[in-house]
Amino acid sequence: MAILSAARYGKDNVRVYKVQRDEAAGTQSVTEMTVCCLLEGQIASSYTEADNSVVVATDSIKNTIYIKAKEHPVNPPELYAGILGQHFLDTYAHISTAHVRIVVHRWTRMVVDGAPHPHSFLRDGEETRNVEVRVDRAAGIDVASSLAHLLVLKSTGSQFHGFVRDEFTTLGETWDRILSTDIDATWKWKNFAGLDALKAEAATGAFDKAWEDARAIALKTFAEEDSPSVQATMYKISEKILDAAPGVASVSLALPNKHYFEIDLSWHKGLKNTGKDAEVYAPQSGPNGLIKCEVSRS
Ligand SMILES: O=c1[nH]c(=O)c2[nH]c(=O)[nH]c2[nH]1
Repeated sequence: MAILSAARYGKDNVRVYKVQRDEAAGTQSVTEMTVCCLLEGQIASSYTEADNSVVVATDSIKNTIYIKAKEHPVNPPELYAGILGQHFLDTYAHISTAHVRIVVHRWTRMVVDGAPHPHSFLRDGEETRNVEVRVDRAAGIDVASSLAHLLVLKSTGSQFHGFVRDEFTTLGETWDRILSTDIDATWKWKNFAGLDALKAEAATGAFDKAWEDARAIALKTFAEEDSPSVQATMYKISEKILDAAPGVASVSLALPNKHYFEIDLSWHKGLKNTGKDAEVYAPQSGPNGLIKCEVSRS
């Protein structure tokens, strides 16, 4: 005997672009995002009995993503995701939960001859701003905001020593190393009772501020701290993000340690390229350390 123990479905990779025209100022602003929207509810019979009467077609879910983007602001993405998710609960009595994930891609306004250009933008990196929103009839709205793919490197100001040394250890201790990582930071908001509570939070500007603060804190702490380890630095970053955002319940970070290995070139005319003389390094694609943490309010 088999049972359907979990099911959700919807549309993934829906690419959406929206322009906002400020006629008075003569400027335009753009948002490009990739949306995934999955539904849960009384849909079991569509799997077990081929009963399509409970299926809102994924094509209609895609259409709804476009229509809600036209009817409502798409910024902040937390609000748009909440509005979209709530729509499915309000419209279909048998749908109990909507999961909306949005990845916002960077289009940064160009500066031309020292002035912000009114309608031209550039993709300045693969960093994204993301949200994962769960809208549920019983449990209200849960929001996890994040930033990802923020690639950083510092050429000094990082150490790693005092770690376990045993018969498995070859890594030397270092008081000066390169540190590079791809910052992936998530901040989970305290639960919202419903869409009105989410709208009220959005109206304070808290979602945009938390994203700006998280990004600035991560960069400043990474740059300024003489890092004893990835673990210690990421805890500091998480603590500071939590302090900056009162509506946030917990912060998680996932940091790959992107290694740069010294190269011994002494075999060539006695070239000195290790320790204090190291200048040419070999960046590694893998294996890499992967260090994660979640920091919550005590
Ligand atoms: O900051 C670090 N943390 C580790 O746990 C670790 N392990 C390792 O080999 N290098 C590093 N660096």
